[in-house]
Amino acid sequence: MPKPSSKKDKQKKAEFVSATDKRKLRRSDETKVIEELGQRALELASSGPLTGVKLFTELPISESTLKGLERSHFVEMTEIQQKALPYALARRDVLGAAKTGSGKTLAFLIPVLEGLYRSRWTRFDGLGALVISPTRELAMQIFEVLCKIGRYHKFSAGLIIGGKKVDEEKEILGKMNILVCTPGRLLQHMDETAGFDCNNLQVLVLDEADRILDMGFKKTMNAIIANLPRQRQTLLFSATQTKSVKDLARLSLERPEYVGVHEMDKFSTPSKLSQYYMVAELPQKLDILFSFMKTHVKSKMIIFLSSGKQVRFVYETFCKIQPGIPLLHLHGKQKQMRRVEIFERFMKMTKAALFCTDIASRGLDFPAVDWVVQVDCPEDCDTYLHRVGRTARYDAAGKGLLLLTPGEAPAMSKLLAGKNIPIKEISAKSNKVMTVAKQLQHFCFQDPEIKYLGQRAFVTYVRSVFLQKNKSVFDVDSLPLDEFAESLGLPGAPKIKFVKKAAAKNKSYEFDNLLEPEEREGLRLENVAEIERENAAIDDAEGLPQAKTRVDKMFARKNAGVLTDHYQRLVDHVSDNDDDFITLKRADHALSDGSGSEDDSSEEEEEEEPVVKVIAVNPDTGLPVVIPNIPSQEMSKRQLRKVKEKIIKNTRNTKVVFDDDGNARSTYELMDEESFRKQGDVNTLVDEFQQRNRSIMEEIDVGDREVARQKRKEKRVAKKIREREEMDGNDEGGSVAVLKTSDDEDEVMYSSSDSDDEAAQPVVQKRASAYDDDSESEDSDVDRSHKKSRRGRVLEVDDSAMSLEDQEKLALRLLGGGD
Ligand SMILES: Nc1ncnc2c1ncn2[C@@H]1O[C@H](COP(=O)(O)OP(=O)(O)OP(=O)(O)O)[C@@H](O)[C@H]1O
Repeated sequence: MPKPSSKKDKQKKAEFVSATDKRKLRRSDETKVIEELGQRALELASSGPLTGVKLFTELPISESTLKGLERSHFVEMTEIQQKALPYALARRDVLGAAKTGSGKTLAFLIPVLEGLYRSRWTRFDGLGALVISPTRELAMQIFEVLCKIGRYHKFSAGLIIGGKKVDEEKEILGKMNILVCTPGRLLQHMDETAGFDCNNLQVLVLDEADRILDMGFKKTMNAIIANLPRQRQTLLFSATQTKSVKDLARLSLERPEYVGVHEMDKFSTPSKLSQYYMVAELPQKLDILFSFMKTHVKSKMIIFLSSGKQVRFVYETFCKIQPGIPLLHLHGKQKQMRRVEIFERFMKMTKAALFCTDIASRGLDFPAVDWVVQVDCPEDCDTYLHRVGRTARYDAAGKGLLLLTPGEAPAMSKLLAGKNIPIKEISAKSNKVMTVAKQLQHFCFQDPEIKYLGQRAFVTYVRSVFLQKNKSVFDVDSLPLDEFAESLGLPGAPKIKFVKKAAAKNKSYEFDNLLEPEEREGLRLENVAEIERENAAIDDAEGLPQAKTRVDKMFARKNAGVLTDHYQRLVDHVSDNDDDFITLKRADHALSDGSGSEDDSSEEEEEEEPVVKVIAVNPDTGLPVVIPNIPSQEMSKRQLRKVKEKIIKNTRNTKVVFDDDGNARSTYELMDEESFRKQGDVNTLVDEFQQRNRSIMEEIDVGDREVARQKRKEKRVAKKIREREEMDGNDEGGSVAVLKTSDDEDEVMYSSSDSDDEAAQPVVQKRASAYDDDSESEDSDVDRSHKKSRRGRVLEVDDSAMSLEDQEKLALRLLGGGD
């Protein structure tokens, strides 16, 4: 029987009931509030864009969001917020465009929070909103704002960007309601993380939408979108919004609302932004930059250059010259931790100069930037707008300076004027311009790393100009290359014949305009690949001494070793992951070692050379040992004999039999069927036998692969030694063998007496010291010979490729018997 409840129990029960009622009541209140908010948002959206409403409190948003906004001191709405929020809060798809620094971030973050709030999203509902940004820094910044204004909500939010441990992210991913991410890492998780489910997604936001939807992210974005439910709200924001129907169709937007707030404005840049451009010859740009910095030491400025290598070169050298202002640099090749550190440091600084690539051009909200200096011309007006938009944000003032070469100025200024960008021409006072070329020359001489960096900066700049689409602005042929190289402190302009070659190739693409943008991009990428190969060729040529004067000789001598080291690095790290433009995906060039022993065939091809297989028997296991593949071409009969002798010497006499295929096997006693069956189940025995043999073969295979790897390594080392010897030889005024390609018409340059018949014969000539005064033409000849070999022509002369002794040593080492 149940015990009669005591007075105390009754009281407790009553309290419990009233608490439940209260909760119910609260819940129904909340339901009412949520419904009301939704209703008001719809009404607001249907009555069109707001004009009179100025404060966030006048919006139909939750108390939690309001409190978050208040705590972050956001009280009045900006224009884009006033106009976009009613639609976004009514869960409509929105395409928002407004000037840089006009507050677009809140225009999409508030609807994200409110959308989930109104759906009563809990942590059990999984991922409700995705915010995608093109760069890690921007994603970090958005995440920070989200945390600030969303602090009174109970949603979980995560930041998923590259450069962090994937496994750690995987663990927390399934628990997140809101994710701020970059496209690459998001897709990686979609592919790899089992518990990552986007099927419930309510809101998708693309910040800097035009960038995220452009060619660079196209494949990734298509794959991401394929993983998202079609039923969702999509918000796209950018200062330069995409209107491409194709792009938008990819996102399957539903009757999107286009909110462009500053389109009717006279100018497309913030009103408090003063913009100037200065025409400067390419070789004077660094002088002007340095002088500008010297005269603005109390400012905070961002300086844009067109490649990471330029950023590094200018940063490294200016740190030495010291313009009198703290210097920082930011580019895509830096480690994530470093990037974050620099980003945060620059945020806090009041006087500093940040050298950067376009990685920092979009969305970043550094406080109180006084100047944005664009040393290299932006690729188009949109890029200009985003870069210059790093200053004059919200209601602050700022200034922009753009340096244009005389070739770029007329067309670029016209383009900017056409986009309603008010920009004035100014000129530098000639008596205030200081020259830095001498100091740079000194640094290049002192430090080969700086020289190397300078060379790479030179090449990447020229290449970036060459790759620009707008040829009315960018004309690579008009660049004063020698003077430019000199202004960087380099002893001479690195060879850039690839430009002409690729340009010639490009001629066949004159039907360019008939192509779809995608196809055109494909062709452009092809050219990039071609140029990358050519760039590898430049490194190759850079490795050769090109001395003309006494100073040049010193340069070359001092830096020779380093360049060779660098070359080795290129060969060793063929997939060095640089900026897209700069990446040397594969160093498939071969720096001629003077012996001509190598053509530029890839390593895979080398493995397919005809081989001599030597079979021996391992005395311990009684099993055949496959001696590593030994290229027959490299072995004389005498060497082969030696190898065989060594094998025989190392092999104890063991009786072997040969199977049907002629392979040696250890002998074994044949068993009769009965005793065989006694050993166990036949099938199991067969399986075990097969398994045993499989693992033996696998073991052998591993050994073979290791030996092949060793062989490749040996080859590289041998080549490097020869190359160094060649260089040393040059240093001492020695001579170097120059090889001739069999089908090279230019070869006449080497040997004027060559007849056609002779041209088919191997010819070895001696080249005088690279430092002789008349060595110039011969240097270029050497370059040519390298180029030819890179084009896949077969070098016929090989008798100095490797001495007999070298080859023997190598073979013995391959067999594990050499020292
Ligand atoms: N309502 C507001 N009241 C006060 N400050 C605001 C408001 N909205 C945004 N801001 C401030 O304005 C600055 C620029 O905002 P935000 O970064 O969102 O601009 P944006 O339009 O996204 O710029 P970009 O086009 O460069 O990405 C930020 O510092 C932000 O804190």
